[in-house]
Amino acid sequence: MDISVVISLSYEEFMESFGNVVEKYPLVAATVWSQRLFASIDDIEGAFAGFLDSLPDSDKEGVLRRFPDLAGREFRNGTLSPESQLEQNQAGMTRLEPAEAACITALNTQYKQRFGFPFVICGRMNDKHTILLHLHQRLTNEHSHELACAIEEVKKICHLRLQSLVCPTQPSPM
Ligand SMILES: NC(=O)NC1=NC(=O)NC1=O
Repeated sequence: MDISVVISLSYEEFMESFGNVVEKYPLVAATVWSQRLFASIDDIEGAFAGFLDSLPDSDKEGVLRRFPDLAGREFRNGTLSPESQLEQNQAGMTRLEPAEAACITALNTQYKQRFGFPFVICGRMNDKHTILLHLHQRLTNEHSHELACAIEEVKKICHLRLQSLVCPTQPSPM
Protein backbone atom coordinates (compact mmCIF):
# COMPACT_ATOMS: atom_id res chain seq x y z
CA MET A 1 0.00 0.00 0.00
CA ASP A 2 1.12 3.54 -0.67
CA ILE A 3 2.39 5.70 2.23
CA SER A 4 -0.50 8.13 1.69
CA VAL A 5 -2.88 5.24 2.43
CA VAL A 6 -0.87 4.22 5.51
CA ILE A 7 -1.09 7.73 6.93
CA SER A 8 -4.89 7.68 6.59
CA LEU A 9 -5.40 4.31 8.33
CA SER A 10 -7.43 4.17 11.52
CA TYR A 11 -5.79 2.54 14.53
CA GLU A 12 -7.64 -0.73 13.88
CA GLU A 13 -6.73 -0.71 10.18
CA PHE A 14 -3.08 0.04 10.97
CA MET A 15 -2.91 -2.78 13.52
CA GLU A 16 -4.55 -5.15 11.04
CA SER A 17 -1.69 -4.60 8.61
CA PHE A 18 1.28 -3.71 10.83
CA GLY A 19 0.50 -5.48 14.11
CA ASN A 20 2.88 -8.36 13.38
CA VAL A 21 5.77 -6.39 11.87
CA VAL A 22 7.53 -7.30 15.12
CA GLU A 23 6.61 -10.95 15.58
CA LYS A 24 3.76 -11.33 18.14
CA TYR A 25 4.65 -7.98 19.72
CA PRO A 26 1.84 -5.61 18.57
CA LEU A 27 2.74 -2.97 21.19
CA VAL A 28 5.40 -1.63 18.83
CA ALA A 29 2.91 -1.00 16.03
CA ALA A 30 0.39 0.45 18.49
CA THR A 31 2.95 2.92 19.77
CA VAL A 32 4.12 3.85 16.26
CA TRP A 33 0.52 4.55 15.23
CA SER A 34 -0.09 6.67 18.32
CA GLN A 35 2.95 8.80 17.52
CA ARG A 36 1.86 9.14 13.87
CA LEU A 37 5.11 10.93 13.16
CA PHE A 38 5.67 9.28 9.82
CA ALA A 39 5.47 10.69 6.30
CA SER A 40 7.45 7.91 4.55
CA ILE A 41 8.28 4.21 4.87
CA ASP A 42 11.69 5.28 6.20
CA ASP A 43 9.93 7.22 8.97
CA ILE A 44 7.84 4.16 9.85
CA GLU A 45 10.90 1.94 9.86
CA GLY A 46 12.75 4.48 12.01
CA ALA A 47 9.86 4.53 14.48
CA PHE A 48 9.85 0.73 14.77
CA ALA A 49 13.64 0.62 15.18
CA GLY A 50 13.59 3.51 17.63
CA PHE A 51 11.02 1.75 19.80
CA LEU A 52 13.11 -1.43 19.86
CA ASP A 53 16.24 0.54 20.76
CA SER A 54 14.40 2.36 23.56
CA LEU A 55 13.49 -0.88 25.35
CA PRO A 56 15.39 -1.97 28.46
CA ASP A 57 17.38 -5.18 27.99
CA SER A 58 14.72 -7.27 29.75
CA ASP A 59 12.07 -6.11 27.26
CA LYS A 60 14.46 -6.68 24.34
CA GLU A 61 14.84 -10.25 25.54
CA GLY A 62 11.04 -10.40 25.73
CA VAL A 63 10.81 -9.38 22.06
CA LEU A 64 13.22 -12.17 21.11
CA ARG A 65 11.29 -14.73 23.13
CA ARG A 66 8.22 -14.04 20.94
CA PHE A 67 10.03 -15.37 17.87
CA PRO A 68 9.51 -19.01 16.89
CA ASP A 69 12.65 -21.15 16.71
CA LEU A 70 13.99 -21.79 13.24
CA ALA A 71 12.69 -25.21 12.14
CA GLY A 72 11.22 -25.50 15.62
CA ARG A 73 7.99 -26.56 17.32
CA GLU A 74 5.73 -23.98 15.63
CA PHE A 75 7.05 -25.04 12.21
CA ARG A 76 6.51 -28.73 13.02
CA ASN A 77 2.95 -28.19 14.24
CA GLY A 78 2.02 -25.70 11.53
CA THR A 79 1.41 -22.73 13.82
CA LEU A 80 3.96 -20.30 12.37
CA SER A 81 2.60 -16.84 11.53
CA PRO A 82 2.26 -16.27 7.78
CA GLU A 83 5.27 -13.94 7.90
CA SER A 84 7.46 -16.43 9.76
CA GLN A 85 6.31 -19.27 7.50
CA LEU A 86 7.43 -17.32 4.42
CA GLU A 87 10.73 -16.27 6.02
CA GLN A 88 11.61 -19.72 7.32
CA ASN A 89 10.65 -21.23 3.98
CA GLN A 90 12.89 -18.76 2.11
CA ALA A 91 15.77 -19.60 4.46
CA GLY A 92 15.39 -23.29 3.65
CA MET A 93 14.36 -24.13 7.21
CA THR A 94 11.30 -25.98 5.96
CA ARG A 95 13.34 -28.35 3.75
CA LEU A 96 16.13 -29.50 6.06
CA GLU A 97 17.56 -32.99 5.90
CA PRO A 98 16.96 -34.90 9.16
CA ALA A 99 20.61 -34.50 10.19
CA GLU A 100 20.50 -30.74 9.48
CA ALA A 101 17.27 -30.37 11.50
CA ALA A 102 18.83 -32.27 14.40
CA CYS A 103 21.92 -30.07 14.25
CA ILE A 104 20.00 -26.77 14.27
CA THR A 105 17.73 -28.02 17.06
CA ALA A 106 20.76 -28.93 19.17
CA LEU A 107 22.42 -25.57 18.50
CA ASN A 108 19.17 -23.68 19.20
CA THR A 109 18.94 -25.50 22.53
CA GLN A 110 22.55 -24.72 23.36
CA TYR A 111 22.04 -21.06 22.39
CA LYS A 112 18.90 -20.74 24.52
CA GLN A 113 20.65 -22.35 27.50
CA ARG A 114 23.51 -19.85 27.16
CA PHE A 115 21.54 -16.64 26.54
CA GLY A 116 18.04 -17.32 27.87
CA PHE A 117 16.33 -16.26 24.63
CA PRO A 118 16.03 -17.95 21.21
CA PHE A 119 18.47 -17.48 18.36
CA VAL A 120 16.93 -14.93 15.97
CA ILE A 121 18.25 -14.16 12.52
CA CYS A 122 16.69 -12.59 9.43
CA GLY A 123 15.63 -15.63 7.42
CA ARG A 124 15.10 -13.74 4.16
CA MET A 125 18.73 -12.54 4.18
CA ASN A 126 20.21 -16.01 4.84
CA ASP A 127 20.11 -19.65 3.81
CA LYS A 128 20.59 -22.80 5.88
CA HIS A 129 24.38 -22.64 5.46
CA THR A 130 24.80 -19.03 6.61
CA ILE A 131 22.30 -19.56 9.43
CA LEU A 132 24.34 -22.46 10.81
CA LEU A 133 27.53 -20.42 10.39
CA HIS A 134 26.10 -17.40 12.26
CA LEU A 135 24.59 -19.63 14.93
CA HIS A 136 27.98 -21.23 15.59
CA GLN A 137 29.73 -17.83 15.59
CA ARG A 138 27.18 -16.01 17.74
CA LEU A 139 27.18 -18.78 20.35
CA THR A 140 30.59 -17.45 21.43
CA ASN A 141 29.39 -13.85 21.95
CA GLU A 142 29.16 -12.40 25.41
CA HIS A 143 25.60 -11.70 26.52
CA SER A 144 25.16 -7.95 25.95
CA HIS A 145 26.84 -8.10 22.54
CA GLU A 146 24.64 -11.01 21.47
CA LEU A 147 21.50 -9.21 22.66
CA ALA A 148 22.45 -6.25 20.45
CA CYS A 149 23.14 -8.57 17.47
CA ALA A 150 19.78 -10.27 17.89
CA ILE A 151 17.88 -6.97 18.04
CA GLU A 152 19.65 -5.86 14.84
CA GLU A 153 18.33 -9.05 13.22
CA VAL A 154 14.81 -8.20 14.43
CA LYS A 155 15.19 -4.79 12.76
CA LYS A 156 16.18 -6.48 9.47
CA ILE A 157 13.10 -8.71 9.70
CA CYS A 158 10.97 -5.61 10.38
CA HIS A 159 12.57 -3.79 7.44
CA LEU A 160 11.61 -6.56 5.03
CA ARG A 161 8.13 -7.00 6.51
CA LEU A 162 7.55 -3.24 6.12
CA GLN A 163 8.94 -3.28 2.56
CA SER A 164 6.38 -5.95 1.67
CA LEU A 165 3.57 -3.88 3.24
CA VAL A 166 4.36 -0.37 2.05
CA CYS A 167 5.41 0.27 -1.55
CA PRO A 168 8.31 2.78 -1.60
CA THR A 169 7.16 6.15 -2.89
CA GLN A 170 7.99 6.44 -6.56
CA PRO A 171 10.14 9.53 -7.23
CA SER A 172 7.88 12.14 -8.81
CA PRO A 173 8.45 12.29 -12.61
CA MET A 174 10.83 15.08 -13.57
N1 LIG B 1 14.25 -17.60 15.31
C1 LIG B 1 14.16 -16.89 14.15
O1 LIG B 1 15.13 -16.35 13.64
N2 LIG B 1 12.91 -16.83 13.58
C2 LIG B 1 12.68 -16.14 12.42
N3 LIG B 1 13.51 -15.44 11.65
C3 LIG B 1 12.80 -14.92 10.58
O2 LIG B 1 13.24 -14.26 9.66
N4 LIG B 1 11.50 -15.29 10.71
C4 LIG B 1 11.38 -16.06 11.84
O3 LIG B 1 10.36 -16.61 12.30
